[in-house]
Amino acid sequence: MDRMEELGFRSETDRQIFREAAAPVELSPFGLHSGMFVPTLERQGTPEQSRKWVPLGKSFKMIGTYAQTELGHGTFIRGLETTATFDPETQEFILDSPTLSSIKYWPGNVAKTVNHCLVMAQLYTQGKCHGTHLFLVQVRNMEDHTIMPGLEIGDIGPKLGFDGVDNGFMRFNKYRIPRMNMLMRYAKVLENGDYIKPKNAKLTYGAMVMIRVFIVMDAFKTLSRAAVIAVRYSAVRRQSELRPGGEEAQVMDYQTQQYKLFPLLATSYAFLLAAEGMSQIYAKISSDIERGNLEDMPQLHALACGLKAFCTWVACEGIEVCRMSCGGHGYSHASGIPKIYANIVGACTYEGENTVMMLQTARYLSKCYIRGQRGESLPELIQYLTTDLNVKSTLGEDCSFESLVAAYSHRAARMVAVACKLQQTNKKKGMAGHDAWNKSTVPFIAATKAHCHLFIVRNFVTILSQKKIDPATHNVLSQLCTLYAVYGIVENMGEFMQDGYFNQDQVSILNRKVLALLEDIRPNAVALVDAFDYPDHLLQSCLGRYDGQVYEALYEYSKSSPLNNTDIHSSYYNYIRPMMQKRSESKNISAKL
Ligand SMILES: CCCCCCCCCCCCCCCCCCCCCCCC(=O)SCCNC(=O)CCNC(=O)[C@H](O)C(C)(C)COP(=O)(O)OP(=O)(O)OC[C@H]1O[C@@H](n2cnc3c(N)ncnc32)[C@H](O)[C@@H]1OP(=O)(O)O
Ligand SMILES: Cc1cc2nc3c(=O)[nH]c(=O)nc-3n(C[C@H](O)[C@H](O)[C@H](O)COP(=O)(O)OP(=O)(O)OC[C@H]3O[C@@H](n4cnc5c(N)ncnc54)[C@H](O)[C@@H]3O)c2cc1C
Repeated sequence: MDRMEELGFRSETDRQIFREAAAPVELSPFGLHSGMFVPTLERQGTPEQSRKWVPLGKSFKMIGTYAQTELGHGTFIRGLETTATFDPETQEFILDSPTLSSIKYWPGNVAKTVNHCLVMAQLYTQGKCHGTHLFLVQVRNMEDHTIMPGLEIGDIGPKLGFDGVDNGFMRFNKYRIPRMNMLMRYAKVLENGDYIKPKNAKLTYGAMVMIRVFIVMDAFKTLSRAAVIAVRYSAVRRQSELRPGGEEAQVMDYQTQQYKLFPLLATSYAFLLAAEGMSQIYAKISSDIERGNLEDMPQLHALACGLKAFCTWVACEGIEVCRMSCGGHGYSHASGIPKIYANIVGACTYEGENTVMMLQTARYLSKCYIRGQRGESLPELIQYLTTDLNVKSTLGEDCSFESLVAAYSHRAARMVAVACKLQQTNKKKGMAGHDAWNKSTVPFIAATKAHCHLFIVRNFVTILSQKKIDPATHNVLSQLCTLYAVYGIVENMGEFMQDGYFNQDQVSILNRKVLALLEDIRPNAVALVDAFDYPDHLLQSCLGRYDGQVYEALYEYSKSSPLNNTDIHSSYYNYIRPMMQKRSESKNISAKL
């Protein structure tokens, strides 16, 4: 913190970059403080509350986290059981964990690090429940960091990854906080206990939308780092004879290795541009919301949910492909890839479990489809839903951007229509609305993935057609964009072909094009990963080193393993030698052994 001040880092983005440089492979124990706690105080507190608490948070005089999930509920926020009951006599809220399942469970850094939490709890006043709201709660003594009386706090134990984050549990026993500790920008409780409701109940969900936007950028960061490691290693690693009797080939010269890695390289570039696009949309709509204009709130929610789920699923699958493409060394922590995977795969769950997030987007698409069928105007990003599904592809040998975007629009429009028609058919069969919805959610998930895929392809194409880029760079980026789109079609051909949108010749063109693009990209592959400019310190990888000295690095890494501190390990004296002595004393063992 002090170092950031000394270096004059003011923007959160710069501070985040500094934090990642300072702790390259472990998530900071202050990530939730900076990423959720402080921004939520800024966005959900009244001006007075923000003026009072935000400076304390930014100066780390107050260290907090976001405590919402409970043992029994994470996804279903309306089902949270922690209560905050207003006591007008004392002008306090009484926080309580009334059941075992209501114990807060998972909040990051709650176990040992933070002294405050933003707690999501069911608000009760004048005997009535008004749903979930956020409350600022001091959980540890500011003098000696002991747990405040009335609270039970602890660590939840080892996890798959996220080792730098002390995820914890927290139980309230009639714990009192001042009335003014409820974040009251949108909803209020007056001194007499009257409840003033917000313009939209979902405004209290704003912190989650913001983090989902950040996570899209995290999906890019983690996938691109794994791609840098795998591509660089594939340029160094020589294995097997590509030409009989010739020298062993760089594994990057095998078409199968190129087919594994180059689409992921293209995906990394596509996700970077999508994350930047998502951030720009978030910045605009969230500032509208802060000014009271909630019109585009549903569109932001739907896009943030969909992209967070789509990008983290694809990134995690892709990081695993990168690991496996490095053979045995990829499985070692020396490669750096297992840590990348372990720290990002949780993102498919936290900040909204991906399936549930996709279904939120699906729900929005279903409503937009109906509006489109009625001839109502639709937001620009959704207008493809009214695409004429009788049109066939005009794709030619050049696989133009226009024909590729048209293909993705057609696929998404068709799949949304299929899901919506199933939902409508279910209703016509007499199913209740919730059953008609549930019995169409599998096709809706597929349609929503197609919707997100279209957003990313169209965004990539739009940027290449709008940005001023030198011709040589534009040519290489166009190859990546075309590879991302064509590979996506080839890998999901059934969804594009189901209604005969492509003819046989066009399918052959696409299958040829994806292989041709691998050869086009091969000469620039290392330059394209170097362009991310990740320092070795950040990658923490013997395989992805800029200097390519892989075997030297692996040998030094292995020698530094703690198990090598002694030649003979204590386990020999404690277990192996006694076992062997016991065996050798046994009568039926031949002395010749
Ligand atoms: C911008 C970029 C700038 C760059 C700055 C970078 C520097 C920043 C500093 C450092 C950043 C570091 C960040 C790095 C990455 C992050 C690391 C994260 C570490 C771990 C964090 C994990 C934290 C957590 O997990 S917190 C807990 C998260 N929990 C959840 O997400 C719960 C998910 N569940 C829900 O959201 C809800 O339950 C939901 C939506 C599933 C259902 O809600 P509900 O039942 O109330 O509604 P419905 O009945 O389904 O729908 C009714 C209606 O409401 C609409 N709606 C729902 N939610 C929203 C919303 N959020 N916004 C708007 N509208 C919403 C819904 O669409 C329905 O609308 P209808 O019109 O009726 O259809
Ligand atoms: C690494 C990590 C860090 C975390 N940090 C925090 C934190 O700092 N603060 C915090 O409050 N929480 C945190 N969490 C908790 C996290 O937010 C929840 O785990 C997440 O919201 C998922 O909720 P859940 O665990 O209840 O999953 P569940 O919803 O119980 O998921 C179980 C299954 O049920 C399915 N499912 C649930 N609802 C539906 C539905 N409506 N339709 C279809 N399928 C459904 C899901 O798809 C999933 O397959 C963290 C979790 C992890 C893993």
